[in-house]
Amino acid sequence: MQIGCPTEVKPQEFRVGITPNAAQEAVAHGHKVLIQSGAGLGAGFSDADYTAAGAQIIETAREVFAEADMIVKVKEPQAAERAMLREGQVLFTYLHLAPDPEQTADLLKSGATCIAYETVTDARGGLPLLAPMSEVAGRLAPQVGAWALQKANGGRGVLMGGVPGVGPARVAVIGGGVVGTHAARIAAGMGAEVTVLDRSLPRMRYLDDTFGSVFRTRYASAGNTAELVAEADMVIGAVLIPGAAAPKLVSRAQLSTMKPGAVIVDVAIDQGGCFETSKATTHQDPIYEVDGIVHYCVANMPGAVARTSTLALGNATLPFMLELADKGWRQACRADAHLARGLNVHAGQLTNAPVGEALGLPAITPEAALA
Ligand SMILES: NC(=O)C1=CN([C@@H]2O[C@H](COP(=O)(O)OP(=O)(O)OC[C@H]3O[C@@H](n4cnc5c(N)ncnc54)[C@H](O)[C@@H]3O)[C@@H](O)[C@H]2O)C=CC1
Ligand SMILES: CC(=O)C(=O)O
Ligand SMILES: [Mg+2]
Repeated sequence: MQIGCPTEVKPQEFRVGITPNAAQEAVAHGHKVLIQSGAGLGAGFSDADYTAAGAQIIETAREVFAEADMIVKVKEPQAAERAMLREGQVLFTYLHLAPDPEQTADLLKSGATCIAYETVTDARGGLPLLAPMSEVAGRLAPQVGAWALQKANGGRGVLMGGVPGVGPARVAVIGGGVVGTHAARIAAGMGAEVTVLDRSLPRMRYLDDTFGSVFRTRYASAGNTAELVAEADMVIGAVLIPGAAAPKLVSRAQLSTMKPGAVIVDVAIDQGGCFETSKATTHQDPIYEVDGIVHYCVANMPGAVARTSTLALGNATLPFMLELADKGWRQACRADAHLARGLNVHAGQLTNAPVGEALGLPAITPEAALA
């Protein structure tokens, strides 16, 4: 199979879909790997690194899309990239379709088979291709939130750890999955007083058993959430219902209960965000203010630490990329029901029910697409 990897074109996105190590393994499996010239530079990989791994360097994205049977990327394809997809081609990348009707329409029109990293599952109920980037974004969230809390950035001028004689910042984390756990650990490590809200009692038991008094847990009832949001200097949004649009858990009216200059970091923005007032921002212009509350809503946070993120994502995607290349998408998905859950679009049909529900479009099951 010919596997193609174009340079990411989303603003300030420096990750790359295939590392030289992954290229080397794909070549050893008998595949041809086409890398757009310069695709790895932002993550610290030169064209020479890919050539040494046995990959072929191609000048333009157009040629990569034209020649490859499967495109492997990081971010959802941008409009110009979507126009280059074709019927029968496989796209393997993050898609986040639920809040994105335009992208969904273009992918349906393309006729391509689109497998989304974020809905591939594993035997333990996890999301193995989302988890590494959730670890990164979770660990970044308190760091960017602490920056936004600084006066010059519109924040209330509170230091995360306080100082002797002055108490620390209060941080509420809504959603205690991968993002939430990593965010809570780092915020607590910075000295903040942290509470994690979740609606899963087994998850809160796990957090309590594992982290003890490092941070607290509270059940995410509307009442508890309102109370903690009102008391917080920083609120981190980290909920997920896989594939679906994020539930709106904090309304605009609730902003008036918050402390002026408090900060919201809505990591769940790639699924539409869990605050009513969230709208996606970029690394170039990451924050905005609504009713005196600073919002940080960057949808590709891990792009800020592209080297770490590319290596972490590459570790997770490699075995799936090899399965898809070795067996072809249909056989690979038949052999692995967890990979089949990643199927979001095939030959003009949606194949993910939560995406269909969010967008009011019909969806068939992945099994029906595989029949
Ligand atoms: N902005 C960015 O750059 C990035 C965003 N993300 C996004 O972060 C979000 C979280 O991802 P993960 O932590 O990996 O998901 P996860 O599945 O590990 O955790 C989600 C948690 O939310 C909880 N939850 C669901 N509904 C809830 C509710 N109504 N109230 C309270 N808790 C609720 C679940 O019980 C679960 O523990 C996703 O939308 C993901 O796509 C992930 C990486 C990067
Ligand atoms: C998960 C995701 O959206 C990202 O890593 O950019
Ligand atoms: Mg995203």
